[in-house]
Parts: sequence; structure tokens; C-alpha cells
Amino acid sequence: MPVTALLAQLQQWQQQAAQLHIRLPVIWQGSQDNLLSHAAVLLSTISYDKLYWLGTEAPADAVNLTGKQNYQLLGSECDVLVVNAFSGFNADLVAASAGCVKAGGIWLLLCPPFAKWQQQANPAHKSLLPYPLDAATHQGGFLSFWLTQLQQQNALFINEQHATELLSWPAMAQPNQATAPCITAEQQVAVKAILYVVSGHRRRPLVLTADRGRGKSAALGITAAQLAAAGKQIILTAPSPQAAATALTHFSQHVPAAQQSNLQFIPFDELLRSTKTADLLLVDEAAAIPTPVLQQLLQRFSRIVFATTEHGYEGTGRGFQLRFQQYLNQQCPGWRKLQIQQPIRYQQADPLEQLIFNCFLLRQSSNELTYSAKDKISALTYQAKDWLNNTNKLQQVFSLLSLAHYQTQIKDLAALLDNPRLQVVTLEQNSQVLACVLISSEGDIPPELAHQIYLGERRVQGHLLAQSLAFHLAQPELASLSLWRIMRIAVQPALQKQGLGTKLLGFISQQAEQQNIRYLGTSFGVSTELLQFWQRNGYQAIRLGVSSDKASAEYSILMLKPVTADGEVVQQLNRQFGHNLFLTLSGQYPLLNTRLALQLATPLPDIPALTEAELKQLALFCRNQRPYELIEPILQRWFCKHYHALPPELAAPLCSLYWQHSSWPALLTQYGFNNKNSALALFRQHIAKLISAAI
Ligand SMILES: CC(=O)SCCNC(=O)CCNC(=O)[C@H](O)C(C)(C)COP(=O)(O)OP(=O)(O)OC[C@H]1O[C@@H](n2cnc3c(N)ncnc32)[C@H](O)[C@@H]1OP(=O)(O)O
Ligand SMILES: Nc1ncnc2c1ncn2[C@@H]1O[C@H](COP(=O)(O)OP(=O)(O)OP(=O)(O)O)[C@@H](O)[C@H]1O
Repeated sequence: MPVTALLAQLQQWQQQAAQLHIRLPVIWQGSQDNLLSHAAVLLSTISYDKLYWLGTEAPADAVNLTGKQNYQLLGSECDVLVVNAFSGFNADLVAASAGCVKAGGIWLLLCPPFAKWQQQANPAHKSLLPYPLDAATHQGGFLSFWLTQLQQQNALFINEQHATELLSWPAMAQPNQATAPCITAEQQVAVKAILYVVSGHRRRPLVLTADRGRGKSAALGITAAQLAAAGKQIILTAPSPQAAATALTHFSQHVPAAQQSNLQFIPFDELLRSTKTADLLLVDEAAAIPTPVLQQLLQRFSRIVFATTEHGYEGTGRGFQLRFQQYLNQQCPGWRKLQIQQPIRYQQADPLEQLIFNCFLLRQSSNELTYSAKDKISALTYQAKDWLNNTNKLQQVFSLLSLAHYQTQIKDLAALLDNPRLQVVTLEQNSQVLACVLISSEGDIPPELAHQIYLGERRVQGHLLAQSLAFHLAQPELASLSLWRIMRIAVQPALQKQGLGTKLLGFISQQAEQQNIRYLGTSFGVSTELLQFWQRNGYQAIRLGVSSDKASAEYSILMLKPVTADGEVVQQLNRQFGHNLFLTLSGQYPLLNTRLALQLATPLPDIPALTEAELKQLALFCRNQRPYELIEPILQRWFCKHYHALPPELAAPLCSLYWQHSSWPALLTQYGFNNKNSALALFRQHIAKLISAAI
């Protein structure tokens, strides 16, 4: 088909898409030069306000998305989005950006003919890899998978010869069921729910969640306008001014001019520093704001609405859902959650949204899990090469990892399909995945290279555990052994705390032993619950990372378990770790909570016991015959020697004082003491009981 005829046809299809309120996915295969000139002609014949471009060769009027962070795309919109796959194909950014295209808009993928694309996807053509993976281990599995999926989608496919229409055009969108200014009935419900946060009881926040383009931000703006008109003061915050733009636009459209000033947009960091108050705080794109910030906002404002998307690939992660919502359960048990399903930016059966969800396995399985503790459970192992013929299982594993792990992104799917060093072990019943583990085979590093890593002269990709053992722990000889690193473990949420995670780790230990793996290791953002889980399974802490994860405020911990290797080495590393942790706690880990610190540290055998005279001093303190200041050094040493055997009521405040070097005022607030004397009275009471046998 001549290009002019093709362009005329495309224009017609675009009009049809606009009428049906959908976006048009167009996949154009050919040579880069031809496609770029066709795209230029196409863009000169259609009308658009905003053009987004992913990849090189962006025209001057385009917003280039390359290098943007995924979360920066939330809440922004465009009419045309061109993905130039000739200059790389970052799957997470491709998925995140597709949500920006408005109805009647075009999503244009420029790519080599599929057969050629597939052939070229080898390390020699790194720019064409579907994800910037380690070229040495790349196998092309993800690209094969994505191309197979893509060809089955309801999209327009164009090559040099011809263009094929959509397989099916969706039916006309449902007529409007809402009262203005809302567009959908669900949006109207959301507006009512937000109003109720102001009129109902205090401390009952609302969490409004939805996929992209469901009208969350608009609902915030519409409600704010109603409240402002009634004289209420509202603060709106968001990760960036751009993310607040839609809410502000809808607010301005609906608020009487005289009440415009009743809403203020304040960036979240500025809001934390100020002492401003309001009748309602609206937080848009909340999942892209660090959890500790959200927690502080929750302390400050008694009426809050959080609106957010939840997908990991959007750059916000599921951390919001997994961690912040747990926090809400504890702090504000009356909180409510509302989800909006129906899209507004485009219609329900939008082919582009379906394409993205299908090709990147982003749909959460809606099947009910049927599980019986009595029936047989099998443990199965999968490698990268096994997935192409088993997409159903891949979907289950990826959904479970996304559901349970806040960092899961599409690049993890790519790694599963591409990286031969990764294996997945599942627990299954009736072909349903109940739990899974992602393991990376590491180590076996030649001694010479391990020594260079130890000296800090080299780094090796894909060997995080081995690298850390050689570099951080100065144990290069361990990096030369066969190691397995457990990258992720997840149990179906409904089946957690029933022993499945333990069972899975037990199976992995057995497998590791059979394959003569010397050590098993793992690294994750540490919390008291997770630490307990791993400790109960025989893993010992050997290193705590010095910086905390921005989103979760958690420190990353490295744990090790001997399999066929000498257990004494791990014991030794664990002892050293406890000792070092003790010495550095105050300076390095200001955010580590006391309970966790106590759980992490191990007894410190080289602290001298108290002499008889010192014990007597302590006893006199208990009888109120010695001032605290005098016995403080003695008490500190006694605490360090015995902390692991002390009751938590005593251990926790002493830990704050002596390890974390809390100030007295901070300590009193943290533990709810009226004053220093009442804290000292508690200390005396406990210590008297504990030392009575010793004197
Ligand atoms: C490297 C990483 O991936 S770390 C991240 C781990 N994964 C996640 O956080 C995802 C969500 N959580 C899960 O999928 C699961 O809860 C897992 C994998 C953490 C644990 O698996 P489960 O099957 O729930 O644990 P299991 O029942 O075997 O628990 C064993 C022990 O761990 C501890 N434990 C596990 N979960 C918890 C919890 N939420 N709170 C307190 N203790 C816990 C308990 O001590 C328990 O022993 P007990 O039953 O005698 O009290
Ligand atoms: N009631 C409404 N009236 C007019 N336009 C609306 C209305 N609700 C939503 N829209 C429009 O629909 C589009 C999507 O809405 P909005 O941005 O609020 O959705 P969202 O769920 O916040 O999306 P994202 O996750 O991309 O931020 C926007 O262009 C918005 O202006």
C-alpha cells in the first residue's frame, strides 16, 4: 500500500477511535530511516496538542521521556506517544507511559520487522534488547515472549506492504450514568466518600485507588471545590506540582472565584516543615511519596484522603499497599479504601490498556485460590527456558511476586525469562502456585578476581552476595564457593503464617545440599517480622546496609546460612556483626527501632562482668541511695552484658539510652513516661528483681 493511502487510512481509523473513546495502538515495522520519515509525515497530517516520544530521534516539538523516572509520568497526558524501539526498549517505561495517552490518541511503536528484531536481539545489538540486562547472560527469552504476546493483541499492524485493521473495534462506551460534574457513577461515589472524611469522625482516612486515568485526581479537585465553596480550608499535596495539576484544574473549574484561595497546593517537604493546618488534606499520587512522610502527615492531619495508583512498574511500587496500609490498620483502624474500576481517560475495553496488561502480565489473577492443607503439595523448579511454553505458570508466579513484593517491576519479568542464572522454586497444589522463591546462582568466582573485588578494584554484576562477602565482609574466599542467593520469597497472602514459607525454604536447603551449594544467603529491607522468619529458618545476620530505603525507611540486611560449608564461619561473622552493630548503632542507624536492634544484636562475650562492689552500687541505686548519674556507667555495662535476658519494658528504654543515645526528653515521649523520675523508678524496680540473686 503506498504510504499516502496508508496515512489517509490511519487518519480514518484515528477518527473512529476518537468516536469510540479509545486509544489506537499502532505497530509499524520497517527500517528505522523509513519509519522515522513516515512518522514525520503522519505527525504533520494529524492534529495533536502534546506529543510524547520514547527513544532517540525525537522531533523538536516532542516531550522526550527517555531517562524520566516512571513516577514522573503519573497524572500527565498526551495525544500521541511514539516509542522508537530502535534505540532501546525499557519495558517499565513503555508500560508506564502508555497510561498517559488520551482517548482518540495514537500509540505508535516503531520497530524492526519482528523476525529481524528477534535475530538482532543479541549482545551485539545491545540497544535493541528489550531491557538493559547484562548482555553476557541475555538469552532473548523476554523479547520472544513479548513479540509472541504482541502479535496476538488487538492492534493495528503495519509493515512495508500492508496494514491490518484492529481485530475488533470495541462497542460504543456505556452512556454516562453520573450527575455533573462527575463522569462516572464510581467517581460520584468517590466524591461522596471524600466529603464524608470531612463530615464524619476524625482519624478515618480514605484511600482512593485505581489504575491510570480513572478520574482520581479529578475527584479530588471536584470535591475540594465543593468544600471550598462551603468555606472549608483544604491543603493539596503531591510528589510534584505536575502530579497535582489535574486536581487543581478541576478545582478551579468548579469553585466560585471568591473561594479560590481556600485551597492551597503545598509540596510535601514544605508541608512537613510548616505548621499549617486545614479542614482536609488531599494527597495525590500518595504511593510515590516516601512512607515515613505519609506517616508524619497522618500524625499531623486528622482528616486525610490519599489517592494513588499501585502498580510497581509505575515507579511507586506496591509499598504503599503492603506497608502503609498495614500502618493504617494499626494507627487508624476506621480507615476506608475505595477502588475505582471504570476508566475515564478512555473507555473500559481500550485496546492499548489491554495490550499493555497482556504483554507484560500485569493483570492480577482473579481466580479464587482453593487450597487444602491435607492435600499433596509439590515443589517444582523452573528455569528461564521453561517459561515460554508455560505462560500460565509464569503469569501466576509474576502476579504473586508483584502482589507480595513492593519492588517488583517488569524488568523482573524480563530477568525471569532471560537470565539463565535465575531459578524459581514453587509450592503448588492442583497447578496453583501457593508460594514461590526466586533464586540467583552466584559465587564460583575465580580466586584472582575475588581478590580484586576484595581490594575494591573490580565489581561483578549479578553476584550481589558474593560481591558483598568479598568486599564488605573481607571474605574473598567465600566468593569463590557456590552460593545461592534468595532474591525474593512470597506466599499467597491468604496462606501466610501457616508454615508454607518455612516448608519452601526447607526444600531449597535440601536441593542446595544435593547440588553441593556451600551457603545460602539473602538480603532484604529488615523488619522485626521478617527477621524472625529468617532467623527461625537458620539464617544469621551478617551485615546491615548503612543507608535506609527511601520509600520504606528500612535498612537492608544480609543473612547467611551454611549448607555444606563450615557453620563456624557464619557464627563468627554473626558475632562480629552483633559487636559492630553495638558500637556503631547511634551514629549509623538513626532510624533503626529499638526492638529490631535488640533482636539483631548478639551477646557480647568480651564485656567484663560487674565486680562485687559495682553490683552493690547498683543495689544502692535500686534503694534510691545512689543518684542515677553516679551509677550510669555501671548500669550501661550491666545492660550490655545482660540485655538479651532483660524484660522488654526495661531493655527497650535502656537500649534507646545506651545504644541509640536518645536524649532524655525523647526517651520520655517515646515510652510515655511523665518525667525522668518515673522512668528511673521503673528501672529500679526491674533491676532490683534481677540482681537480687547476685548480691
Ligand atoms: C528476600 C525476601 O524476599 S524478604 C521478603 C519476604 N517476603 C515478603 O515479605 C512477602 C510477604 N510475606 C510472605 O510472603 C510470607 O509471609 C513470608 C515469605 C515472609 C513468610 O512465609 P510464611 O509462610 O508466612 O511463614 P511461616 O508460616 O513459615 O512462618 C514461620 C515463622 O516466621 C515468623 N513470621 C512469618 N511471618 C510473620 C509475620 N507476619 N509476623 C510475625 N512473624 C512472622 C514467625 O516466627 C513464624 O513462626 P511461628 O509460626 O512459629 O510463629
Ligand atoms: N468529572 C470529570 N469531568 C471532566 N473530565 C474529567 C472528569 N474526571 C476525569 N476527567 C478527565 O479524565 C482524565 C483522567 O482523569 P484523572 O487524571 O483525574 O485520572 P487519574 O485516575 O488521576 O489518572 P492518573 O493515574 O493518570 O493520574 C483527565 O484528563 C481528567 O481531566
